[in-house]
Amino acid sequence: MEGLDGTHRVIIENVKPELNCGQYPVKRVVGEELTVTADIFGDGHDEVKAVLLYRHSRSKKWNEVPMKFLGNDHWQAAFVPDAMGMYEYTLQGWIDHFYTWQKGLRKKFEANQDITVELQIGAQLMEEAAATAKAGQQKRLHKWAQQLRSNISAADGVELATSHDVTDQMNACCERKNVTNYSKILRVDVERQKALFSTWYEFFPRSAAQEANRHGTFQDCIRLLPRIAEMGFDTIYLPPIHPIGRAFRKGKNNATTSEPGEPGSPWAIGAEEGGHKSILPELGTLDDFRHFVHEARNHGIEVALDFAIQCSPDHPYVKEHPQWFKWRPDGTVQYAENPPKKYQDVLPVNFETEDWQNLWQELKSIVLHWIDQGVYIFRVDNPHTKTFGFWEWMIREVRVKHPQVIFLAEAFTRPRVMERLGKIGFTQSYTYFTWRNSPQEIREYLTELTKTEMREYYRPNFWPNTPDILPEVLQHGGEPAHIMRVVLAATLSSNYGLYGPVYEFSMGTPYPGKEEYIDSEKYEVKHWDWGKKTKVSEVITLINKIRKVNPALQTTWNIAFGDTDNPQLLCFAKWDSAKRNKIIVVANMDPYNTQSGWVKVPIHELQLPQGEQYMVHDLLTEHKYTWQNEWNYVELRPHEMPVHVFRIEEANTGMGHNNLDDTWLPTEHTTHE
Ligand SMILES: O=P(O)(O)O[C@H]1O[C@H](CO)[C@@H](O[C@H]2O[C@H](CO)[C@@H](O)[C@H](O)[C@H]2O)[C@H](O)[C@H]1O
Repeated sequence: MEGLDGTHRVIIENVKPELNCGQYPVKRVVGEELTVTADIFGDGHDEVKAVLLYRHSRSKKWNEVPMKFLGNDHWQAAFVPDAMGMYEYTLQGWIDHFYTWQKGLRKKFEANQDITVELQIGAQLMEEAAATAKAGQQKRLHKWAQQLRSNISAADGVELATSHDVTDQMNACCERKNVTNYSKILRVDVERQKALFSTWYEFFPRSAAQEANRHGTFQDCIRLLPRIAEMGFDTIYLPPIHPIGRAFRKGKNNATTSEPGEPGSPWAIGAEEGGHKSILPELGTLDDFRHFVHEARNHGIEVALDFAIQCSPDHPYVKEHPQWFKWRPDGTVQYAENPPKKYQDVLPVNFETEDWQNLWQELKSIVLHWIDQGVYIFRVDNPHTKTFGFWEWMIREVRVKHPQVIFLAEAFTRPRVMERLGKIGFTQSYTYFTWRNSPQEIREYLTELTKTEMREYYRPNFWPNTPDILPEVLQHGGEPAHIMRVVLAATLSSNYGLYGPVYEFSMGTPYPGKEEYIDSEKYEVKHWDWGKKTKVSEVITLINKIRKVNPALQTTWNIAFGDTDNPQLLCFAKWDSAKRNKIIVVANMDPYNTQSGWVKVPIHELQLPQGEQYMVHDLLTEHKYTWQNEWNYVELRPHEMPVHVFRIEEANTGMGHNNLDDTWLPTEHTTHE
């Protein structure tokens, strides 16, 4: 019987969230509530009480939140973390003998039974509580106990014993006995708000020059900042900025050989000029880079760097640390791959090297080096081709000292692998959104991301395109598809990004038979007319403004879909935690044809009164319509505006004005209904 405690009567199980039996923390941002539920029950019929305990891992003291009984032995409580870092939470439950007694007393009284002895038991419980209570409390408890022992009438006794004063006092003073502590201390990783709400713009600094035939520099990047900031982006993501290898350098359109003067792929990191901690001389110096980061911050923008763990054969590591690569009998290293893609210009690092500890330290030092230059966001290239253990360690080590650092996992691979990367610490993750084309597919995918356990650890970042991916819908759907996809990315997910210049200016041309851009700037320096405004760029600017002033679009989690009678129409609603800001998005996912039909507004989730009218204000076109009940009619012409982004304007939400200045309206607006 050693180790047993026979007096514990409460069971705590089915605790949610609890990832992999508590092995991994769930995720929240500062100010974002964590709701914990559990089944908590005891034998017999005695009354159970339970609390949620939480604390920041820096603190010794637990905070306590009483759990609410939801019925059927199910309990719930919540807390809002107010600082970055790791929090801990756990649960406690016990039998509340005084509450059990109170309930029994009332039942017996109502059944006209004699309660004389019951009142004496109550007095005894109060006296026991008084023994450990503070002086002031003791006095009150003794007074009540005395009253219960005196000739008090049954009715008065019940009234006194079940009064709020007595209940509150006993809750405060009663020593909890035989408390069951949940067997685990669970964790929640609390990050800054940008982890949940961010707007990314990707461009190649090599193509940042204003004039043709010149390699872009960080100075050129600085000149782009006002434009990118005006478009509403808060994160600039640059593909690798390091020296590019010469051996096996890639040429135009992924050719395995290059012509003299071709710049190569920036992911072929490392040359005689240096490796992952150096800068490609054509872009400028380290000081230029720091200046760019500083100027970006002055425009409200953070710079995110690419972290790609691979080396050109010319990388200094290859000579200095040959043990970090897997050499074949012929003295070569097999080039890197992400099947079916072949990266003939780079060598993978061998994570099974016996020198793995030095390798890990060196890789961590790369991240710390860029943190020292003011970079706090990293887009991690192909994390799924490196070991999970490394990422878990590296992210933890970095974030203990720098909790503001954000890691975005660029893994397009099998679901279990992508999920694991989220669990082991990646802040945000790329997703399959890029290939979800029908309303039904979007609905199913978003349901998986937001209504399953994934919500607890996988923060999606939606990208309509990347330099590697020109999905079919964008290849053929032209401007309507580009507008529809970017508005969907920006409204479905609070984190979204796009590979900007090609999206805004030319919409790109596919490489025949592939989902890729032809003449990609991955292999060449491009010249963009950075002063150009297109309808696509104006809609991007507008949707980014809409995101900024509508809290409903600053979270991914509050979403409900509405049925439609036309399978080409997607309808969903989003709201903020206070339910003051409510958005309905209706998209025509057919970029070629006008689609119309009836859409069912999720009025229950939006808490709209049944039967009453409400005004929907299209923030993209400024048109307003009066809707009523659930089912309403829409018609969306893709060449005018393929999406409605409606804000519901009820009389007293205080959200009647969108704070947008009209100069940001797109040039064409037409009434659709
Ligand atoms: O493998 P992914 O599709 O996830 O793409 C990412 O990683 C690739 C390898 O880093 C990268 O590919 C580019 O760089 C390679 C190395 O220089 C080169 O061989 C490829 O042709 C080029 O596309 C890709 O851009 C990145 O997003």
